[in-house]
Amino acid sequence: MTDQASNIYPEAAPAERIDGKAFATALRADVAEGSARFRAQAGRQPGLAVILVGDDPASQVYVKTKMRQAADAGITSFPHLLPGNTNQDELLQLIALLNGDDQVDGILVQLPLPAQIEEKAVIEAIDPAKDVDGFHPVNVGRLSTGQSALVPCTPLGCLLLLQDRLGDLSGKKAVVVGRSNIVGKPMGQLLLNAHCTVTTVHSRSQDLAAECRSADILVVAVGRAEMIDASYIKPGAIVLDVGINRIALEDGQSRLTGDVDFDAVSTVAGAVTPVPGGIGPMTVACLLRNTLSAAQARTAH
Ligand SMILES: Nc1nc2c(c(=O)[nH]1)N[C@@H](CN(C=O)c1ccc(C(=O)N[C@@H](CCC(=O)O)C(=O)O)cc1)CN2
Repeated sequence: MTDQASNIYPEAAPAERIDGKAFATALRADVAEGSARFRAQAGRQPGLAVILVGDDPASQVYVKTKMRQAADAGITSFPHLLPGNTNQDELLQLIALLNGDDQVDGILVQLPLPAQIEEKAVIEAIDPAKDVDGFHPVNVGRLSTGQSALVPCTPLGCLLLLQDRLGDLSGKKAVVVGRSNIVGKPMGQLLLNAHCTVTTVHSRSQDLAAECRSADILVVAVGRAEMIDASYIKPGAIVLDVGINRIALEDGQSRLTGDVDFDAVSTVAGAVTPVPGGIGPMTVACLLRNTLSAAQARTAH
């Protein structure tokens, strides 16, 4: 961050910190109520199969959190913790079994997968009705044609936070920074479906800062620590930071930070999500929400 960037609107009030953690806690409580109603009707809890291949430390933490919060929300987890040398056929066989298991409403395969397994083949093997990550091409297609779909959890969490603050998003200018299949593309689609005017920018876009400065809503998912400073922000904009970057400190410790320079951006924006405590907790809460939705949809048929 440059001095110029941090002082471009010196008189502005600091931005509100959007508490994604608190919102996620409330959302999980809603899911727990829905799960209790589902259990009363279906005679069983919603079920979530959780597959982790290998021992990536961050993935282990995320999977543990998902299973703990699932239990708290009245969702039964079926863990499948597989060794790092699992091959693709073994994983596909497991998914075929889970597709046919009536106790399983949702199948989550934690990403990234080890190099010997092709992510696309795995995602496409999941029954779209159990695809609680919303990554299967059937769900991607349904989202992009405005049909009901299981929607990727991180962008869904962003949308819920935006609708909570703004209500109707119609006509808002939204800029999404990043074009990944997991966040950037579905985020753009969700905002378009909510009647925003949407621009997606990425590493080859020209004058990224100027594009971002046109945004009432800025969603950043680029994976570059604190790349977005105050010079990218329209005064009063709502900024959602999807990045999770671990930065090594001189004392050998590390700290988590987002793709947004929170302090600098807070001098210009109207509201900003922090990292940690912003979008990350919403991702897990939305996974549970999707699992309940999948369970309800499967029993309705
Ligand atoms: N199958 C999937 N794999 C991955 C997804 C996904 O949505 N589906 N997203 C990410 C990882 N992820 C969930 O899986 C995830 C990332 C971060 C958080 C979170 O709550 N982060 C905390 C900070 C955690 C920390 O201290 O390290 C926060 O932001 O407050 C939750 C879930 C990739 N893989």
